[in-house]
Amino acid sequence: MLLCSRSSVYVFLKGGVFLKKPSSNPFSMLSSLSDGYRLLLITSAVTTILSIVFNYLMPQVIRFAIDTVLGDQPSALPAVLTSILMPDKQDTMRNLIACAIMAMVFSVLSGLFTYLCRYTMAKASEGMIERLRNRLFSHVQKLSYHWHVTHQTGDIIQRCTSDVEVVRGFLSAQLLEMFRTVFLIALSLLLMFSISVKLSWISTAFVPVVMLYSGVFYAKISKNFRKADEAEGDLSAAAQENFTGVRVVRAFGREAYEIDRFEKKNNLFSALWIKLGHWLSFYWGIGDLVSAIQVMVIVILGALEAYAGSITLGDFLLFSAYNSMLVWPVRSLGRILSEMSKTGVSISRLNEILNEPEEDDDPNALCPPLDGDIVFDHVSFDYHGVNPVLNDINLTIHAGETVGILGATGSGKSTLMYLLDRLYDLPNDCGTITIGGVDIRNIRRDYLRRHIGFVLQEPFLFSKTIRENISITSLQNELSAIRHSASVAAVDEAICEFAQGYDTVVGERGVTLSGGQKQRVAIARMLMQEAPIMIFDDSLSAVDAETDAKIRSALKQATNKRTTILISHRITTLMNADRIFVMEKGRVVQSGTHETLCKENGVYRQIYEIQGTLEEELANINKEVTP
Ligand SMILES: Nc1ncnc2c1ncn2[C@@H]1O[C@H](COP(=O)(O)OP(=O)(O)OP(=O)(O)O)[C@@H](O)[C@H]1O
Repeated sequence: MLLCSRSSVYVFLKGGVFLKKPSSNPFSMLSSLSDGYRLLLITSAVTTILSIVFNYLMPQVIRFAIDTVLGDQPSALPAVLTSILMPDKQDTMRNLIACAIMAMVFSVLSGLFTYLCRYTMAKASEGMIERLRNRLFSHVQKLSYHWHVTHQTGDIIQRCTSDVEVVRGFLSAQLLEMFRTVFLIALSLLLMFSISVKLSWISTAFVPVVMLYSGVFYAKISKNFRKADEAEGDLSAAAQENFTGVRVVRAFGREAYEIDRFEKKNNLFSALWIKLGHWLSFYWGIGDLVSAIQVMVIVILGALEAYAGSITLGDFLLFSAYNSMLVWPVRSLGRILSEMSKTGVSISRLNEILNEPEEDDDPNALCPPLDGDIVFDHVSFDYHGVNPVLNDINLTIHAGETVGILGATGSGKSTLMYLLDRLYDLPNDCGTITIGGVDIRNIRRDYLRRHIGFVLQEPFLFSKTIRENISITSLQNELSAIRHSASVAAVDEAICEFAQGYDTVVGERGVTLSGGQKQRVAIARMLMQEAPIMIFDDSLSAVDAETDAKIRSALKQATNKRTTILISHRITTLMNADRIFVMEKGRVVQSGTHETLCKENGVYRQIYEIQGTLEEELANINKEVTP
């Protein structure tokens, strides 16, 4: 007999059904996001260069005014420009005004290109981030059920919000800043070398020091950012779990424990950020010192050079201006690198989700009619490869039949239904499940799930109106059809008693339904699906025996020709089924009608007798307390 593990399922899925893993390289992610936005990015880069060039022309105008207009240095400008700037060398005022106009024109052009580069970058980055968010959401929708049950919701939300926000920050600000910085450094050095080679070498000597220092810092800080991100994910998960489970917390008086748990996680998160803050402060402090030394050295040596007449006063001022302009880009390169390290961490965390293989069907997958017999043939399964949850299951459910499945908790009833719905895929060598003779592995997942109505053990309702909740599985949303399904599920009357009736909002934003009401709304929702196969996984457990009987009888009439599978611990829920399967430790140990099973000396009769005795005792108690 074959026992199958999750890992082998995974291999099978990776081998045939799931998509290939995308690359985990951060640059390839950014590159794939930039498809269709490259022209905007190039425009942004070009306008950035132009804005810097015009900005850098400003000190040139000042030097020109000092050396040539006010002083007596010959103009180094081409004759055409000289004739515009200084039509009359003797008229100082007119020449100064011409310089002022040039300065104004350069400022306006620099401002205009700054606007253009920022606007185009914002447009490109927001488009890329919108694409990333959509890609993430649609990818998460297509991930396996197994992935969802094995990952914390809080952590997934944190990645899809905070980590996306970090990437957004990088794209909208840091990317342009990085390009701008590199260009500024190159241009500053070029201009400085054109003024004084000697002073330029001295100034340049500081650049590798700051770069190396930034690089070391980058390596050091990267893992701390990852730890902080993970701690934030943990914190979000703890809060989300607590808010979702608020009833359990209150019922068991666990508030103090939960507060303590949250505080510990919060402390860890804060401690990690304090550590990061410490490193960042250290970095900026040392960076400030190095920059101040660089400026000071250049001012002293430049002044000496100007005093000695090696360079003009205008050159000295111009050189000092470019040197100061160099200091900031070099400094901010470190900041950008640290931001990049944060972005790299966030991208790798997002890639961890995006690299998860999607549930995807074979292109040749079928959409056959699903109103045939359901056959489980030698089906074995387990989740972790340790103990088998299902062990060589062989059973046939005839089309249109109502079957009941009874078994102790953990006997594998739900797992059997998860396999039928392909929430978990049955590995190739672990038996087969067929519907109407077609192996369900060859049926399109979405088609199969649309044709199997499944009321889960713990129904989930969206924070919408009852009407929207019920009609969510169907294209039609006429009130008459919705009310019909609700009547079959014996919840119409209860809904009409609400002030807003079917327009009552349920869940977090509205009314809290009782467990039984929730189950019945979930049944009504499933009935709207009009699926040929219906599964009720212990979905009448929260309703009283009388309502249970009422629903079953209404269901029988409304869903006459459909295959119905009822899972329950309560024999009264199953006793009218055409056949009942009894499961024990992953095996089917008995099958038959209620009558035949009662005659056999087995688990079914034992449970029936226990439940019968209990019911009798309850009836007697009720009689005694009723006057
Ligand atoms: N996603 C999962 N990962 C690992 N083990 C699981 C998973 N789901 C269920 N199991 C285990 O598989 C076994 C069968 O679970 P299943 O939910 O199928 O039982 P059940 O008969 O429906 O129980 P109940 O009547 O309590 O709902 C249990 O031991 C359970 O712990």
